[in-house]
Amino acid sequence: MIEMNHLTRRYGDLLAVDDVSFSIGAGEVVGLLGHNGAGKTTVMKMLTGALEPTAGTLRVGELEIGRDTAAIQARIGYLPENCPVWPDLTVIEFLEYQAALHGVPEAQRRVAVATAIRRTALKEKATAPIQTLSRGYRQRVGVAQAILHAPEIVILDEPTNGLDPTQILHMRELIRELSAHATVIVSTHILQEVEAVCERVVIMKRGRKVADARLDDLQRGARLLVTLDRDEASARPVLTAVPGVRGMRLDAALDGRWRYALDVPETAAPAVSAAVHAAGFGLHALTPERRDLETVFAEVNRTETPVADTEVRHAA
Ligand SMILES: Nc1ncnc2c1ncn2[C@@H]1O[C@H](COP(=O)(O)OP(=O)(O)OP(=O)(O)O)[C@@H](O)[C@H]1O
Repeated sequence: MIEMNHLTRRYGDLLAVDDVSFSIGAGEVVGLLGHNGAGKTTVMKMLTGALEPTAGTLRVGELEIGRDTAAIQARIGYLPENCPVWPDLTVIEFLEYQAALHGVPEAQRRVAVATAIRRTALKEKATAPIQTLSRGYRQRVGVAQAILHAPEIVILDEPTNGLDPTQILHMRELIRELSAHATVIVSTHILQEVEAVCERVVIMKRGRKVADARLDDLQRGARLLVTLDRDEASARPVLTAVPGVRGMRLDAALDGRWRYALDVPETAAPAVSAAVHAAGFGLHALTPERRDLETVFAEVNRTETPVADTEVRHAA
């Protein structure tokens, strides 16, 4: 549905986005992750037509940025970082004004505003001036303005920025709700955000794409964790003899049980289990290692070359 090819953007001498290519399928929820200054906002601005690429192409379905920018903008809802809202207007007034800007026909504006208010759970604040709202509610108003024209693609730039923990949970719920109806792209530097709402993550570093993978694949470690009732001296000869095991280390000693991390793909689990059984050991657990996103992110930021790129491709 969305296809970026060799997208590049310079600000003078600064290469803010450097030859980035990836595609996003309809209905996906993708996290665009990177440290401050990685180039996330610049990518989003190019996608929304607010900024021209220096090089490369950006397509949404059959439309192309540049040639069809207005038509693409009609299909996209955008919550910018620090979304501008008019403090003197009430929520309804602001949304009616935004609906007009989005080109929603006058006869449909009331329904469009009411629907956006319902979906963002803003009903109790609908007639309140925006300046009286908490930051969490203001962010919801920002999301409401982004979905007024029922866009197929919703882009949220740092949607939980400055929210308290309760407001963050509400925003995550809202993002999940949005994802039932639209393709959602969330830009953030907060790892928990991606883990909470996204199924796929694209990681950027200094303008380049350094990882693009399903969250599940990215978090799957290359190790098997096996918990036995034997200490390392007994376990080592048995475990390292399993075909494919390249190494092992004691991961944790737990009250009469020992957990070992084996350098072997999870497909070796039946062979490990059989070897443990044949040796007469007690097997308490056998699970693939799961890396948290923090570990993956740290790894990506240590290396210059991409650590994970499953090249998730979709038909435009
Ligand atoms: N209008 C501009 N003029 C010059 N440089 C810019 C401009 N906008 C962004 N930059 C620079 O481009 C690089 C990428 O910025 P961008 O805002 O896209 O990153 P980001 O990943 O969204 O960061 P953040 O999370 O801080 O918003 C940064 O080095 C930034 O300073």
